Parts: sequence; structure tokens; C-alpha cells
Amino acid sequence: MIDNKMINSISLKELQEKYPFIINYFSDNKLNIEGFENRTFKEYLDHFSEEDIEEWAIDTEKLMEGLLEYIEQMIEFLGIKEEKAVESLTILAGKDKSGCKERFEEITINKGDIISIVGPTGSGKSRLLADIEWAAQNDTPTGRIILINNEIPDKKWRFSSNNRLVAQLSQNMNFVMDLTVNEFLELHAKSRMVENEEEVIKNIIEAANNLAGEKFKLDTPITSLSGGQSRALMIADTAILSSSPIVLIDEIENAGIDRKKALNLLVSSDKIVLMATHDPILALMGNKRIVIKNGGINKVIETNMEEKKILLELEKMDKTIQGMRNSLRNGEELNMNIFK
Ligand SMILES: Nc1ncnc2c1ncn2[C@@H]1O[C@H](COP(=O)(O)OP(=O)(O)OP(=O)(O)O)[C@@H](O)[C@H]1O
Repeated sequence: MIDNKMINSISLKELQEKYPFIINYFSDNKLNIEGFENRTFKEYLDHFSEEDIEEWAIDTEKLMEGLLEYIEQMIEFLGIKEEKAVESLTILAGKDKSGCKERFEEITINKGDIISIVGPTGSGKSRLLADIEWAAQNDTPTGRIILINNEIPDKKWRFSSNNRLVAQLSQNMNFVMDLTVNEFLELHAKSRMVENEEEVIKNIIEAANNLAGEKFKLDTPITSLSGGQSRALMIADTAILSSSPIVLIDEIENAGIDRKKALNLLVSSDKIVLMATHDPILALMGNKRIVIKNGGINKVIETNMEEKKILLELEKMDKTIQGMRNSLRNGEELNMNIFK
């Protein structure tokens, strides 16, 4: 949302790109901002000398407030819908399966965070993801409440299919449509109204092939992609094309894709990532992990330095195992040198 803090944190050039109509405000007030494009509005106003201020009767405070007011009025007048970016997701405690209150008050997850969710089979990991997907308001079996940017989220998140709060990546990607990868991505790009369609599609394919073991092409039918390939395609598509600020992942361990690269891709596009997992590598890749027990969030653990070191060792082991898998696949015989 627009406020004085935001106006003062970006350059006049950026402000003008966002709100092109502000040129009129400058000309109406006889403000020549030439040469100050890379400075903020406040820096521009501060450049006036005492004499200028007196001679031209400049009221810098009024001009500052006036700009904010002008932008707000124009936004309303033009009917521009400003989407407030999702900065944080908050979970307010509900109840576990025995009806006892969860052992925390609230948990806040910020943009760019990776959170893993661990706990025994059947403990309620998927339930937590479902609560987030539904933006629960004490209307699911857990009684949890989900806040976005510390507020009760707009109902539109629940019901609009184009404007989803959450992108869900689940184990089974069953494609039923008879489309090639290119046709599928084209459809999606069109529905998102991207301008540089071809380039975006190229980027998605490149990113997806970078995650999957076996490469596929634009004219590959999506129904003939392997499990790992279709997972990789959906992850790249979600990272690059989806507007959903929150990504929920239920078990990607067996998908045959480069999990580290996949997470990096999602996180670098500024999304909040939550993943339910039984895999120690994925669990430790999160900055934090939520431990679920008997349907309730039992504790939240921050991944410490020692665990990050353990993660490095686990990744080495994982590489060894992948190497063995490839050798076996290629019909080779294994030998002890693999451990040296
Ligand atoms: N707090 C709760 N209150 C009532 N029911 C719950 C609660 N949490 C989870 N459940 C229910 O318990 C069942 C198992 O939960 P869920 O499928 O989320 O487990 P999971 O941890 O994802 O298991 P898995 O590791 O096997 O995927 C579901 O039917 C879910 O709705």
C-alpha cells in the first residue's frame, strides 16, 4: 500500500513507473524534477535553498502530503486495484486431536522463509497445510486461524481460481489434458496475461530441465512426462508464472528431482514455502521446522549451525546414493571405491 514511507524509499523514476500520472502533480505544482530521477521525492524537496523556499513560497511538507493524497485519489478514480503483497503468514493456535490447546500462541512466517513440517505418519502435517490453503478461520477440525499480513485474509483468496493465495504441489501430478508442454504453458501464460510469453515459457522449460534428470522438450506431450519431469515442470511453472505468494509442498522426496535447486528456485522468487516431509535433508533445508504431534503443533525448532553442518554431510551421502542409483540403472557393478 502507498504511504509516505513507501514514497520516501523509492526513486522518483520508480515512483513514476508505478504511478505514471504523477507527472501531472509535478507540473501542476511547477516542480521540475529533471536531474533528480534517481533521488527520492523528499531528497528532491530538500534540495531547495532557504531563498528558493521563500521566493517561490514552497511548502515542502504540504507538497509531500499532497503527493500521497494525489496518488490515493488517482488510484481510486482510475479504479486501479492495488494488491498488497503478502509479507507474512501467521498461524494462531487451535487444538490437537485430544482437544487440548496447541502449545504456542502464534507463529509468523515471513516472505522468503522455508519452513519444514515434521511429525509421525498421521500426526496432522497435511492438515496444517490444508488449514493454510483454506486460510482457516476456526472452521476446520483444528480450530486454527490463519492471518495474512497480520490480518484476516480477504475471502477472495478462497474462491477465485485465478488469484490463489496458495499453490499446492502434491505427490501426484495427474495430467488429463492432451497437450504438449508448450501448449500447456501457453495456456497458463495467457491466463496470467504475461507480455513476453515466449521468453517466459523458455525460462520455465530451462528451469524445469535443470531440476529433472531427463530433459524434455516443448513438443513433449505432458501425459508422457515422467513423475519427476512433471513435478519439475510444475515447480518451475509455480516459481516463474504463478502469482500465488505461498507454496505448499506435500512430500517431494521421491520425485526424482534436484530438491535443493527446486527450493532455491521457489525461494528466490520471494515466496513463502512450507513443506511437509519425512526426509532429513528437506527437513534441515528449512530455516525452521514445525513439529506436529497428535494433530497439534508441538514445537517450532530453528535449524541450528550444527544441523546445517549435518545437512552438508547428508548432502554428500545423498550424492553417493544417487551415484549408486545411476550406476545400477546403467547396468554397472558397484565397488567399494564409491566410499573413498
Ligand atoms: N488437530 C486436529 N484435530 C482433529 N483432527 C485432526 C487434527 N489434525 C489432524 N487431524 C486429522 O488426522 C488425520 C491425519 O492427518 P494428516 O493426514 O494431516 O497426517 P500427516 O501427518 O500428513 O500424515 P502422513 O505423514 O501419513 O502424510 C486427518 O484425517 C486429519 O484431518
